[in-house]
Amino acid sequence: MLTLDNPSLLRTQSYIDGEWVNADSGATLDVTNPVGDELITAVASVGAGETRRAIDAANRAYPAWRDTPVKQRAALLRRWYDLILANADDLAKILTAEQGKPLAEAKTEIVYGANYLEWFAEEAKRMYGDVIAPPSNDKRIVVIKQPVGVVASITPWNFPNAMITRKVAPALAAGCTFVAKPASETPLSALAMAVLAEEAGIPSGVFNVVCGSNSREIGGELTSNPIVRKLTFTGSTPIGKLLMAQCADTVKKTSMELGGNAPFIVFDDADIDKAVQGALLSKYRNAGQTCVCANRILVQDAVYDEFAEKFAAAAKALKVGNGAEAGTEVGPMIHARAVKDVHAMVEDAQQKGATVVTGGSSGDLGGNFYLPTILKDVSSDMRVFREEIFGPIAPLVRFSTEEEAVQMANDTEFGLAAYFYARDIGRVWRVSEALEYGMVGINEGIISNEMAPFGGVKESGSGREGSKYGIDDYIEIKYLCMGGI
Ligand SMILES: NC(=O)C1=CN([C@@H]2O[C@H](COP(=O)(O)OP(=O)(O)OC[C@H]3O[C@@H](n4cnc5c(N)ncnc54)[C@H](OP(=O)(O)O)[C@@H]3O)[C@@H](O)[C@H]2O)C=CC1
Ligand SMILES: O=C(O)CCCC(=O)O
Repeated sequence: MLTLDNPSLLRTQSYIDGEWVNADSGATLDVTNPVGDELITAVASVGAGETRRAIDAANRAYPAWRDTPVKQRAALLRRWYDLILANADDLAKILTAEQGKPLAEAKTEIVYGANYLEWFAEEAKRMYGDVIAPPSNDKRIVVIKQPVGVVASITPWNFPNAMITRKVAPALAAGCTFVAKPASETPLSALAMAVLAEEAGIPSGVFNVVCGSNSREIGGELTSNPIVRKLTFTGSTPIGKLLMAQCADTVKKTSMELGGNAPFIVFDDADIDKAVQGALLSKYRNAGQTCVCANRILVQDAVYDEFAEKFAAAAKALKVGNGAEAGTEVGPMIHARAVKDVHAMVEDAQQKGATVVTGGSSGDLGGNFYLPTILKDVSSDMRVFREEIFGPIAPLVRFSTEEEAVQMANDTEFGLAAYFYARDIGRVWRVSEALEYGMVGINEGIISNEMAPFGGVKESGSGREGSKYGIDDYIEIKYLCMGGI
């Protein structure tokens, strides 16, 4: 039972053109709690027709929003931010109920997500153009920045709030209007944000939320409709590739925040206790279900045994349980399919010679829980080395030299986040430059914040979210050539 101070945050209809609407078909989608899979509520499950109406609404709202003075747009975003913070406890409860992460972690996500609104409310005022030296004296070259137009987002269940705010905040700041499609596992957090957007005074049609279980149908409309000028996606690499292909027909801009396979390297000059703490945070945050989670822990020979022992002791001490209960550090996984997938990876590793140091099962909790797991003697032919694990499994891999560590770290098609612990300043520079990743945590296991550019290289995607760069993805550059001067 979900008890909220502000029960109006719990919505079960999609939000289109400032109205709360049911599905044309009357279809609904069950939203369940990953703890025990009990039903929280059912939401309207819309399809292509309602999505088209949301896009049309965003298109109608676009000219007025684009022409709203930037200080006013910024003030509305700031008001939305204030309301999210004022309702943070309720938003965190909703998030934990539908997603499973511990309440304290959910609250951290709400604040983290809101920070993007605060940041881009400020950045909205800094969309500066340029005046460029002309090739001849009778001309002037002026560059202005304009919003791309109607933007659509498709987001995953692992960060039901922050993955939306870090897209909608720069989009609205730039003057774009927006249609959001949250993951079908976690629509309630997105709808709660729409309640607060409305209360903040964001005009009808500027922010729309369409929820539905038929993501192929909704995604088909979002990617084929020529009104949508940009798709911004966070999710798996295969779906990202599919959506990019679908966007090609109408040559939409895309931002893709896709899978990762983060190496976490512990060199022999590292502070081992700090490396253990960093690995623990990076690996077990959100039960290992983030794209920047440490995926492969590479440890140098001389410190391997010490690190493995301390890390195993710390992982065993983590309190696993219902995220709504005080003190829980690791919640359940999102659903039974996810548990089955990670367990299959553990079995694959065992069959190929790895040893389970701790965990390796759902333990006494059963259901959608999976114990924090550490695997030793991992090699590069195992699935846990090659694939994004997306679960609380930490594979330990031994290496001898710096070159070998860098080679192993880069031996993947992914390039999102990497981490390493070392003290030697020469090594810190060499390794930072050699890692083929969009983000590198150096003596740091948690790197995400709204002031920094989040994004990957290689098959981990394109575009950057957050920071001064984040608004660029929602802007068109227009060149004005002024002649006859
Ligand atoms: N980079 C990251 O942050 C994430 C990576 N992943 C990786 O992906 C794996 C699978 O997770 P999963 O949730 O299935 O990730 P997906 O990539 O399948 O889902 C992410 C979003 O895409 C939507 N989607 C799925 N298929 C389509 C489609 N054909 N057209 C349009 N939209 C679509 C989903 O909607 P719906 O939920 O309604 O199907 C959801 O909103 C994880 O185990 C993990 O490895 C997952 C989530 C985030
Ligand atoms: O896992 C993801 O989908 C990316 C978000 C993680 C973060 O913001 O740290």
